[in-house]
Amino acid sequence: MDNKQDSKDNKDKLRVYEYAKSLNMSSKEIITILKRLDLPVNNHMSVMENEMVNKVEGFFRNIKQNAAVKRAQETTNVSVSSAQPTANKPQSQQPHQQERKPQLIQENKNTTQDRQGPMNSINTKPQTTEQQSEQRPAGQQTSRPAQASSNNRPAQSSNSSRPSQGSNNSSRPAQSGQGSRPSQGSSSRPGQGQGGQGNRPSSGGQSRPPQGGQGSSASRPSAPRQDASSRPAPSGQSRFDSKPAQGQARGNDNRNARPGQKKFEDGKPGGFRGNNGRGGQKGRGGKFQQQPPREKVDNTPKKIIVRGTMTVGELAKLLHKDASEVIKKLIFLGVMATINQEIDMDAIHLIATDYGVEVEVKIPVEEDSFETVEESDEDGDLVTRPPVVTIMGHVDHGKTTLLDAIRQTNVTGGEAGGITQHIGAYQVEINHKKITFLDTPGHEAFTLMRARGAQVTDITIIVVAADDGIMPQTVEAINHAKAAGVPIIVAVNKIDKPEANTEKIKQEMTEYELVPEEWGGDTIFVEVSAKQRIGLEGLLEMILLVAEVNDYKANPDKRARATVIEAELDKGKGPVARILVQHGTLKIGDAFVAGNCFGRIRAMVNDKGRRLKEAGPSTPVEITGLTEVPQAGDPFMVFEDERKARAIADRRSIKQRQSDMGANTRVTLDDLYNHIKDGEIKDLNVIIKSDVQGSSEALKGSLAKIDIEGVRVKIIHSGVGAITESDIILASASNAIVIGFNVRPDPQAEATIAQEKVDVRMHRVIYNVIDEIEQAMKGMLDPIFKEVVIGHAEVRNVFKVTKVGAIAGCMITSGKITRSAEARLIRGGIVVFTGKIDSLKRFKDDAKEVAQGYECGITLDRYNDVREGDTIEAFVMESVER
Ligand SMILES: Nc1nc2c(ncn2[C@@H]2O[C@H](COP(=O)(O)OP(=O)(O)OP(=O)(O)O)[C@@H](O)[C@H]2O)c(=O)[nH]1
Repeated sequence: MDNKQDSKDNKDKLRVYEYAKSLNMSSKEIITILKRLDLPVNNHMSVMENEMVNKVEGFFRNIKQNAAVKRAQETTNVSVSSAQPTANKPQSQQPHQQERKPQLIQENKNTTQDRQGPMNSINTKPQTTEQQSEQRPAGQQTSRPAQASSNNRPAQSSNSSRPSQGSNNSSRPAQSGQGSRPSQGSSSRPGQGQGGQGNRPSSGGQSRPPQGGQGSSASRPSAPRQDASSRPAPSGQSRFDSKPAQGQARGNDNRNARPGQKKFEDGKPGGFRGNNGRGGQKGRGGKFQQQPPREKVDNTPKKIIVRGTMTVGELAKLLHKDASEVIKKLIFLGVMATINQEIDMDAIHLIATDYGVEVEVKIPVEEDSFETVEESDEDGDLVTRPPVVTIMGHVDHGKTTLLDAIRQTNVTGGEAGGITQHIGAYQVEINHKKITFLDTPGHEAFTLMRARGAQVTDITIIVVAADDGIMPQTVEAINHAKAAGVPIIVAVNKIDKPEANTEKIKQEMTEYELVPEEWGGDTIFVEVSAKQRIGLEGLLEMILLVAEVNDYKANPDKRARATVIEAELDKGKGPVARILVQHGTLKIGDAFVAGNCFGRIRAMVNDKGRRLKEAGPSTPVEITGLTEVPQAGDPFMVFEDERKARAIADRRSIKQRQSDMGANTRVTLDDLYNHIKDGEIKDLNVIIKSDVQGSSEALKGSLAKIDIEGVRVKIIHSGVGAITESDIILASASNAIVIGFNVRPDPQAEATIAQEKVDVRMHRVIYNVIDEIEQAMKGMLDPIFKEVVIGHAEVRNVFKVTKVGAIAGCMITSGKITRSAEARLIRGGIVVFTGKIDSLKRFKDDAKEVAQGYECGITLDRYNDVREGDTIEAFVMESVER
């Protein structure tokens, strides 16, 4: 029973939307009024207590009264203006016009309103923004002038808590039929206008039905509002009334100006948003387009998210404001902007702050070159991760044996028993802590990746055989590690051998600034025997120690970023990549980009052959689900979906093609000066390879002394012997130039030079090297002539002929040899002679040139010590445009 009663009560309750409907207003408008009156309201379903209704009606009444008073004051003007609109304009109404801010957006050709001119003009009054906002509901009616008075709105009774009921219901149809048409009948005529005016006080001042005036208008006690077009009553007047006046006042600019005609501002023709598209308006077929200066419900957001600069219009939209309002604010800030003009972050901040809106800046990640984006993590999100270790050293010093030994003796506890497989890296566990080893020995994993901008290694182990000592590749490894700035642990291997001499190794290492701790340095030396498995745990512990000191951390709770260690096309699985996850956690199903490829993780396998669902930081995994095969060192990142990943991969490959075609960005001596000028370079990294140790030392000393415009030469590596691929990769990774002093690049290096576009300079005179670098630093390098190698010949036989000397029986292995070319004789990568070709013969005949694949005899000008296996390199000097 009670329940029934409750539901009945509920039904009887007046909701905001019902009330709004009864007034032909929107719920939003009523809510705004309620809020303004400090009455509790949540939404359109909130209950309107009687008291609330009374207050709202009181609000309407006040507005009407105000309007009425003003109208009364202006009556005289209006009558005059009705009769002599033009004459009056300047005196009485112009000022209003000036005072008024443009509020209505109407069409001049609005016939309906035009006819209502006189009446409207009655209430001409300056309207300020404040007034507008105060009278907001009225504002909507403002645009409907005559209707207000002519409208048969059942004016709300001030006593009645539900103005609309009863009479309202009955009156509504009539309103829509008549009241909504201000054009009707007499109300549009001057005389009636006055009549209308007479009515107004009663209708405006109170909620009683308007009396007097035109029959038509008076006959209908109007609801405060009928529909968009006819919305008049309660609060409408003041605004509403102001308009006609304005129209008149603006008579001059109104193209349709006629006596008694009401004119409308033409501020935004067609910009009419109507009273929310209510029927009444639409019924007019859009003719009566006007936008009442309706104050928007204060729906200013608390916070906006900004993703970079935006136009004024976009910002206004984001702030739920009119663009004009924002433009005004900008003007106050000294910024003249149009709606389509872009404004910067500062201005956005200022404007938003002015509205009390918080700005959250979310600059989108430069997703296409995601590898360059550094993500910063909160300290609290970072978790210790296993260190990533690379093993390097000279040939045969035991890198592979050591890697194998570590792998076999320390299989991660829980995963013991799994079949280890090669995935480019593996993890071992010691003291419940994991260590990740990149198991590609040598430079490949390390330098190739670095050359591609990926730094995956945390710690480098340099293996030195205790029975051998420091060798060229040991030095190279040290220099690689130093150039990368990673800590070095020296593993003195093969200590099981009787001739092992650790002290000697330590001594030699000091020359490379690797001083053992016991000698006051900070380099850890560990004695091991990879073969006998001695000292391995000690080595692992030292790695953990270094890791602890350096505190390697990563955030596992974000999308994964990784680096490709290796990749290949597997016959069964398709493209597979072995990657090292560095940040975040990689999950099955993740869409990703790897280099210029993309895909979705189909399966993940770890180094024990075990399938994983997730892989966190420092975990090496083999993944399938790629569409193509990426390259070692390629950056890898997870994206929201495959479509995005594909788009990014596509753009990356286009970009790469473009940059491949464009100028390389490596340092070359030719553009060194420009780099210096641009402030890009402070140190000129140089790698020196020479025929003997002495010359490389001499070069180092001389180059170190060059100091021009604050730029210094930094020798990152020097060694004896041919220029190797590894030198070029180091140069590429460190943006260095390579100086070959009396040496040449070996064939693999040649290919890499072209691929990596490294600047390699060959010299035979120290002075020339210094001079060239000095000149380049001063921007005076004048490469008028450039050496171009045209071909190579392999010496297969040597014939000694008296008087002629040594004839080299050669096979042209590449390019061609021409009679006029200069030649260089290379033996084991070292240049033993440079000079002219004395003679070039095919069989017994002199030849001008001999091409690849043909045999020939060559004699060198004043050089006879040609030997089998030597290479003759022919080159010409070509002038190069600067
Ligand atoms: N006696 C002894 N021999 C070792 C030790 N470690 C490696 N060897 C031997 O040294 C030789 C070279 O070892 P690898 O591990 O292949 O050396 P590497 O540095 O990987 O050589 P590359 O792959 O050619 O660069 C092999 O014959 C190993 O058996 C050790 O601790 N003691």
